Amino acid sequence: MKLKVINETSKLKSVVLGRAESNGAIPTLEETFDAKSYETVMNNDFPDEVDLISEMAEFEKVLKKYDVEVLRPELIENCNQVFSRDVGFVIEDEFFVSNIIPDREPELQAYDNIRERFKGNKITNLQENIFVEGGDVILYNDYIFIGTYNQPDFKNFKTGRTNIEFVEFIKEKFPNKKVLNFDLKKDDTNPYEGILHLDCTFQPVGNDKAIIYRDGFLFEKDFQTIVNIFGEENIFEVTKEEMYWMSPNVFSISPEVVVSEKNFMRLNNHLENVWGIKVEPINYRNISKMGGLLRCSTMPLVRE
Ligand SMILES: NC(=[NH2+])NCCC[C@H](N)C(=O)O
Repeated sequence: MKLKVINETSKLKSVVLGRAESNGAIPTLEETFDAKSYETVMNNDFPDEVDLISEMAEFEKVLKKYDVEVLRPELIENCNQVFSRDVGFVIEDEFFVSNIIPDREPELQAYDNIRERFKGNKITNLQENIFVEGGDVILYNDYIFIGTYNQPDFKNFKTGRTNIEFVEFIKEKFPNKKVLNFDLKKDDTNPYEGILHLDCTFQPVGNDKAIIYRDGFLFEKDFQTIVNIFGEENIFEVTKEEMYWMSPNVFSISPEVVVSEKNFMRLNNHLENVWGIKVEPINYRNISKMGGLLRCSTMPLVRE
């Protein structure tokens, strides 16, 4: 397999999809590390494994319908392995292993078999002062967008996952790309106020369009920068409530096909009827209770 990903939407050939079996015990409040999971635990609403498994099976079925090769990480007992996105990511033809939040480090071991499949490709481990998770890295051809939190209280937030050192590293590594970073609002306990990863507040779709939640950005000018890049008519702004349900976190199989959540009425309608993008709606609401959605549970390896 030859790794290749340069954007979020080109025709998908090969992808890793996380898994939900043997998800482990329901975390305590102290054990959660994102606001949505915090709220879920608080409300005694942690999803059942059977429901998570069935939602991911629905997702897999849609991917396979479009002839996408779907790989799964090896099973680690009692470990939440739903969110493949964050543990590593491909940029161009190179695989980067994330320096992920320590609570999630065990997940990394499950990728040995997959890395075996793309042996011979460039694989890069990052210096230990560089923090990044794949949910904060969004590719748009010549652009690399990075979600950061470059504020003095970075260390106080479990939801601050990507630092400015990563941005510097990427700028050096890809001198021909336009690398832009955006500080996100952080809140470890209130999912209406904090943004975990960039892909929870912004996501390109089609060839030149994007879904975005304005108030996820710490600085309004960063939201404006994105609007200027895509153009006003190519932007779909979601409300706070829609952000809360993770509607920017849909997943593109191609510029013409997006996998989305069944309940995202307003978004799905816009995608199909205004932008002419086919929507494959599935059930994914239980997954969202753990702080991620469709994009978060995938790790694309090859896009055409
Ligand atoms: N790319 C994403 N937004 N991933 C969501 C990960 C959610 C997971 N509970 C965490 O806190 O790490």
